[in-house]
Amino acid sequence: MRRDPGGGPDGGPVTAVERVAVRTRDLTKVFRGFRAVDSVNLEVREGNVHALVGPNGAGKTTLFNLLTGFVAPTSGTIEVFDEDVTGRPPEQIARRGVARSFQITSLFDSLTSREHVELALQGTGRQGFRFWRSEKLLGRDTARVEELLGQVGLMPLADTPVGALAYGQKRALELSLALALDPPVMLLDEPTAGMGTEDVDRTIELVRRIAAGRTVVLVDHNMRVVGSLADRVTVLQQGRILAEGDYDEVRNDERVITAYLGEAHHA
Ligand SMILES: Nc1ncnc2c1ncn2[C@@H]1O[C@H](COP(=O)(O)OP(=O)(O)OP(=O)(O)O)[C@@H](O)[C@H]1O
Repeated sequence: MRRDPGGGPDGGPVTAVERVAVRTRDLTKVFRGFRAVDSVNLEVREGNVHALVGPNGAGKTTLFNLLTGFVAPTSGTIEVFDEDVTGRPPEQIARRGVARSFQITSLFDSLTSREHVELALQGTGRQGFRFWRSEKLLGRDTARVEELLGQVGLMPLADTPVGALAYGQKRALELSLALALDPPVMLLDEPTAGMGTEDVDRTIELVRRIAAGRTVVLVDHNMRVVGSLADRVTVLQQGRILAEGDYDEVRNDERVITAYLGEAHHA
């Protein structure tokens, strides 16, 4: 578990400085009588990579949608850094520092990776959409765009239309777009879904770099990914928390083995 390396306000040792980045209390979502997320009390500690795992239909995506405001809860609350954001729309939650990786379906085939990242940076509002920006500012943008593309290994393909990129490269671009927002809390929904071994390895490294200095909530079916990255794992089953702990604790939990891991190890 990572701890804040800084000292206390009086220069003395820090005692249990572990902020909670995201907390839910009795969070519940009912779809036409079906409890997709059922009384979930989740605590994601700042600086952790916190994985959500569970069999298909366990409620992971619904929980993500609740945390980002894309779905309103039926009951319960959501806090981001102790501020109640329950029922707030996605853009307000994003402003509180929670961002979600973009989906491939929202990429434009005819635009290049560079253009995507430029647009994402403009969307952060830091630069605005001013067209009279000075050469100096534009130069700074270029450096930031190239830094972001470099982080995900896409610089050699910066000026290639996205339609010509391989699947793994498109997923890497999604990550760089989310990184452009520089969010304190990043939600990654199956970043390795559909990838071959080599791309999975590269993505693990990438997520590790993304996680440095921020909180990551990760959904992934691949237990190797979860085992490599997660400080803490929450196992969901039928909308409820079945088990929680570090990867080894959860992996050795009989209920989890029965409910999930036996099925998922081949993934
Ligand atoms: N909009 C909706 N309307 C009705 N039922 C829904 C809706 N969204 C999700 N569900 C149901 O809620 C349950 C949980 O779905 P969810 O997608 O959150 O699970 P998951 O753990 O993400 O599954 P997977 O691993 O397959 O992505 C499923 O039974 C699903 O059919």
